[in-house]
Amino acid sequence: MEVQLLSGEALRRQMHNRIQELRGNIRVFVRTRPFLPNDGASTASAIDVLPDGEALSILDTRSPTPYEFKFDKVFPPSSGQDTVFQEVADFVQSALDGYHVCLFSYGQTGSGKTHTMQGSGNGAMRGIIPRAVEQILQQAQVMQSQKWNFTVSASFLEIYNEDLKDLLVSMKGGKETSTNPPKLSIKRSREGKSFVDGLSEVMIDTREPATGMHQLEALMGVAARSRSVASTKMNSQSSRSHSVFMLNLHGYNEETGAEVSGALNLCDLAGSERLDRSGASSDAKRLRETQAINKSLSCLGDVFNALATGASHVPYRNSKLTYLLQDCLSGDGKALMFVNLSPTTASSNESLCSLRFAQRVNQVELGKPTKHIQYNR
Ligand SMILES: Nc1ncnc2c1ncn2[C@@H]1O[C@H](COP(=O)(O)OP(=O)(O)OP(=O)(O)O)[C@@H](O)[C@H]1O
Repeated sequence: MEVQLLSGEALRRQMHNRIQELRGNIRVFVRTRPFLPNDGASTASAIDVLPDGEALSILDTRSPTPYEFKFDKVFPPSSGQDTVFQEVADFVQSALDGYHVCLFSYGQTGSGKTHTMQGSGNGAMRGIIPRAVEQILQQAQVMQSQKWNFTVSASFLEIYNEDLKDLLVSMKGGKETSTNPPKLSIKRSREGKSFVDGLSEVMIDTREPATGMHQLEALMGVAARSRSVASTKMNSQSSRSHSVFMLNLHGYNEETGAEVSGALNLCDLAGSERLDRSGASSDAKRLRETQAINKSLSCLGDVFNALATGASHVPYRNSKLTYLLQDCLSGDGKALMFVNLSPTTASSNESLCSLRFAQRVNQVELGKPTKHIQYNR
């Protein structure tokens, strides 16, 4: 029965990943947030999600007819955090199966990127990060009965003005201290993988999911305190940096000797709005921040363009963000992009820019992803 169980599990993994490959390894999901009290008096939405849940139309003040876009999935404002997570759960599962997976949220300030990625509280408003960690810990526990032992470690970093900052540096040695973060650099390992030299890795307990989730909560609190936030006209808690939450997973099967190593990167990108709208052009510090954000987002666009056109050179090294995510974007991994939109007509021009960016991403075909599994016996 144990042999049957093991081969059944192997078949499940195979089928699961075949389905993922057929769907394409870069997927684009769009999420429109509901109206918020400070959106102004008008609640007429510029965005209409079409009934099939895969297309939307958007009205822009500069055009008499709406523009239509089609993506892998479009979530209307009524979609809750659980509905969104159900659609990405398969992707998260791939990391346990030994793939390098990356999810990122793209969109203007205040469009719901952090809400989608992190969410808030301990209940229904939790976003993808806590739900993904919970799924991984629960699954790792289930797989113990099939002789799999998993180790899971978390890192959390921020890219601000093209500098990397370790958000968990104060947890080194198990306790939170007020250490000044050293500057970090991205290196390539001998196996050709990107890694951040000197980045803190916090081990997550995989034997008991509840303990692991407490550890996650603690480290998210530490990271939140370290994040540099500044205010803009559009969002007083706006994050002017990209944040990348990284989980590294390593599994060893006592019975078969197989080893898997996967990674899950969850990136909350900085706001994509242009200079004039963020009010940043009058302030030198903010101007520099916005230029750095725009440069790295346009480098991300260049990477997708190069991938979409099958260019022989893909400019991963032009920004820290793309260099860091190279393994997930290079055909070796799987990527999913969330485009977050605000429903207001005042934002429709920014929304249109985000959708055009996403449309280019949707045209990218990554090659067949590589599963990092090794059989030792
Ligand atoms: N789907 C949603 N349902 C309910 N509230 C939402 C939703 N999406 C976003 N919000 C709320 O909208 C506000 C702005 O969202 P959020 O902070 O996630 O934006 P953001 O895109 O991350 O902005 P920034 O670029 O400044 O980080 C928050 O108060 C958030 O709780």
